[in-house]
Amino acid sequence: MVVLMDPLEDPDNILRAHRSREKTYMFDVAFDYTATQEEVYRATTKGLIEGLISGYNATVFAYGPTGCGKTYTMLGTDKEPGIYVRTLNDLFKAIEETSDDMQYSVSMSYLEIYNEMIRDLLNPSSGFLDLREDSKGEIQVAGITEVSTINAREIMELLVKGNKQRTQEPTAANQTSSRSHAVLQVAVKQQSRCRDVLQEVRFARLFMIDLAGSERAAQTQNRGQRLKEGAHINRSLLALGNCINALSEKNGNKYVNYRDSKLTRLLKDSLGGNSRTVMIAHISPASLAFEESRNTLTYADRAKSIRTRVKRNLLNVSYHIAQYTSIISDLRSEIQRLKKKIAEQASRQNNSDRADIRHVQDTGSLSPSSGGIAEVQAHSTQQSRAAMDQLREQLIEAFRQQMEIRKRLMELDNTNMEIQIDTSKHLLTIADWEQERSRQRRKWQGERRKESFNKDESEKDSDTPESPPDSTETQEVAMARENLVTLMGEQKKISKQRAGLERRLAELRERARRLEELLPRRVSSEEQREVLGLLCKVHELEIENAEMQSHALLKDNVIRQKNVVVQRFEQHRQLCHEIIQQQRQFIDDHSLLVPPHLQELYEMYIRDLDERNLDRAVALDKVTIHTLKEGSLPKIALPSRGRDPLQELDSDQESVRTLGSETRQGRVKVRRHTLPPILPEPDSDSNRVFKSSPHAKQIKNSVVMTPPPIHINGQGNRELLPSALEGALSYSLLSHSVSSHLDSSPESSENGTEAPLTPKERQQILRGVHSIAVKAARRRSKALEIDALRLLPPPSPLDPIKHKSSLSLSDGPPKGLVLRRGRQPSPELRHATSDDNLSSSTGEGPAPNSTWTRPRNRQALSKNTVPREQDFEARRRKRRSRSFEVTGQALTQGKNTSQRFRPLDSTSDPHLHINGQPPAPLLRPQHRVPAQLGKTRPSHINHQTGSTADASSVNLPTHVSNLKRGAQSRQPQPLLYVTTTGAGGQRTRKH
Ligand SMILES: Nc1ncnc2c1ncn2[C@@H]1O[C@H](COP(=O)(O)OP(=O)(O)OP(=O)(O)O)[C@@H](O)[C@H]1O
Repeated sequence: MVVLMDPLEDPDNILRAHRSREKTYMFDVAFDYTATQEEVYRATTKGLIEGLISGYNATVFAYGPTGCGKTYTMLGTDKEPGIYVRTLNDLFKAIEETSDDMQYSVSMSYLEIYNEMIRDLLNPSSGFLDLREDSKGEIQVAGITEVSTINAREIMELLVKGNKQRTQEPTAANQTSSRSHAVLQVAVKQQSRCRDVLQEVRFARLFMIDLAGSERAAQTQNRGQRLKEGAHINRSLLALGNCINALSEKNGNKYVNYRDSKLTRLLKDSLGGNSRTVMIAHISPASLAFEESRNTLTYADRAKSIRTRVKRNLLNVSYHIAQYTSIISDLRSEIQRLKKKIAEQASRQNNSDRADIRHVQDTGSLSPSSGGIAEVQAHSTQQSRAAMDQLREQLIEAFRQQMEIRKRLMELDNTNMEIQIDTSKHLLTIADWEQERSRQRRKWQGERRKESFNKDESEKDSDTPESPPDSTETQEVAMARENLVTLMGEQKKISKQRAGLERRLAELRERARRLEELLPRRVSSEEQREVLGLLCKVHELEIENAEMQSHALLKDNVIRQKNVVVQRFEQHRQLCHEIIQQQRQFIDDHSLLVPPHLQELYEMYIRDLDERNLDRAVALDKVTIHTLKEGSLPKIALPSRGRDPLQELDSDQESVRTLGSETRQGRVKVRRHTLPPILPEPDSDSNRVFKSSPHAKQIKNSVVMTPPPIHINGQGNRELLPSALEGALSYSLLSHSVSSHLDSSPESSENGTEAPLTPKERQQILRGVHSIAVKAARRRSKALEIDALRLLPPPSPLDPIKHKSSLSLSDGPPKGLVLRRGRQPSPELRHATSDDNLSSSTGEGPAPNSTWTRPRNRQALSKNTVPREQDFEARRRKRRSRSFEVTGQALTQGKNTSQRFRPLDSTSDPHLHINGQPPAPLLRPQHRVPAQLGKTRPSHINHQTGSTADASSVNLPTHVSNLKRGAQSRQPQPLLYVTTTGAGGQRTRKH
């Protein structure tokens, strides 16, 4: 409430008591002189800022007479800023607070209406500006400078600059009297930062007007320009007053003439339109300004009754198509950004899930019944795929490790095989030395016995040394024993490593099996199931391929074995042919009688030869094998060494069976032998490794052997325990590297039935042949030693000196056979073909049932041997009941186990295996030492018969030549004669 008191009122003047001009006015807020700028601002303008942000127009104007403080209130001072500054500060603060959601644009213009002319205070040089009304009816100042900024400091600078441009002139009433109406217009445009097709834009204007003060000319004492200015000011204020009066009419039908002044035109919306308007009326408390104050209050009072219709200035933007393009581009970029973000999140999620799965799997909670598997199954398809990938990787890793271990196992096997081969070599060296030592002793003992026997007649001293020959081990033997110890250690170490690897392999296989069992449970999609099926199919195909390769290898192996058998049989056949021919020649030369059935058989044999059935069969076999080898079967190199003993044994067994079936000699049952461990014999000297060689044990066992079962023409079938062969076989298998080459002897290659061998293979074969010869020599030597021990004294009828080779078919050197010079005949041969044997089988003279045979060379028998011979003959006669009569082609059993197969040995390929044991070649030099193997071997081959004989024209294998050479050193015998020694005694068989 403002009470305007009349300063001229005299309480004592009763006549003017009813004519008082005091009047009371009611306003929203009234400030006295103590009010501060802040209080005025807060009470009047501050509340407009919120509406301004919301899109409501606002107007603040100061109205009042000159010098009442309008400019002070609106502009203020530096220390006490007025409404302008305070409003702008708060406005920008409000904009800043909501700038995250809304985008603001603030522009400012500052003008003055001076003498009814509009001047741009920010750009005074622009001249006077016109007011124009736009299509919406809003008044615009044409060409006004609008400065866009949201910086309050910058606006204040602009305001100060503009105020300096404002027209102020001192008057009598006010030193800083404003001679114009100053209008600061702030336009605020805002829109949401979220762009949308229906974009809402808010627009609001704030007018802050510092009106020029109404003035009285008398008061201001203005003259001239000032008076003119005052007139314009008053006119415009009058127009403003008129508008206010019109707007404040209660009926509201009064016309509002805004056009009377530019001020009212500019404030049209502010006064009666869309604006929240604050009118600050300034009055002076001075009594002198009573009239101005009364007028001001009167206008102010009228103004408060003005009602405006305020509305938000919202603009629903209807964008141009170009703007739509921009919006679409923005939206697309936003979509890409969001997609990328989703992908990154998915990747992180995958990693996290995979880590979870791995953790669950490592802790073993993936069993079907566990909660872990349920959790995994509940995951998305993507997680399932990741789990499948992980399982696949684990499977591959398990298989890779298995392959590594298998490879290492194979390497260990190879190493072990090499060790066994080296062991065999060293054993051979030791055995050779022992054999040589034994031979030396036997020789010494024989000479001693002979010397003592002849001492009665000659009474002469002998040159035989009194002591046995030196048996000190050579350096080579000692080194071989040391190497054996080392090799045994290596073998143990390898066995330990192999056991560890096998355990590891078993673990890996178990792990892979578990993973494979887990795989079907993880299959969650049809695609994975299909891939799994394809993988299984691939595995099946690989298995089939491996089986086919295995069958091919097996087939090739069988072919090779059969090929070897055929070769051996061919060699044997040639040997038989040679023997038969020579015997036939002998019969013809001596006009011997031949039994009819034998003659028939011989004719049958000749017919068979003439028809060349065997040759065709052999040729057919060659072609078949060649075709198979060149055809579908893979090319397999001959194993150089390390051949499986069992396979070798099977091969040998097959050879024997084939031979037996072909020759109708019978079948020989064999037992499978495995490679004996490289360990000292239980009964051997523990201080020395293999003190007694396996060969020695073999010979030891041979004295109690029983003959193997032999079927001769289907008559008789006797089981012979092949212990001797087993012993020999054990030894052979120990040196399997040697015997492994027996299947592919050089003779075989020379016969043309074997594929060409490489030089290396050929060299190995040559070594194998030598080794066989060594073993044969040992066997002969041992047999001789045993016989000598058994039969002497009294002198054995098997004494080599007194015996003749069964292959010596005449008194003199046989035709086609070459005497091996400088060498004692093989004891086995001598034994088997001695006259004693002949006598035992035929009696003193030709046996009644053996009229076609007749002993020869009785005159060659030493008289010293007669008593022993007779004794021997007596024993043989006792056993004649157990002997059996055979046809001419049948073979007999020998007296001695080591001689049991001498007929086969002597007439067959030295590579022929019996019971898996390769028989020794008959004419192996017994004095040979292993180091001389390489040198002695060619001599066997090159000593071809060259003397006479039909046989010389026959292209016999080397062993045949050897036989011929060996036979030349013996007295000829009229028949093929073999003796065997069974358990507990001798058996004599004759043919
Ligand atoms: N509330 C106040 N406190 C202190 N000084 C004031 C106040 N009001 C006005 N004044 C002073 O009074 C003088 C006149 O004030 P001002 O110029 O603002 O009046 P005016 O109404 O704008 O006059 P004009 O209309 O002529 O421009 C100035 O010197 C100003 O500083």
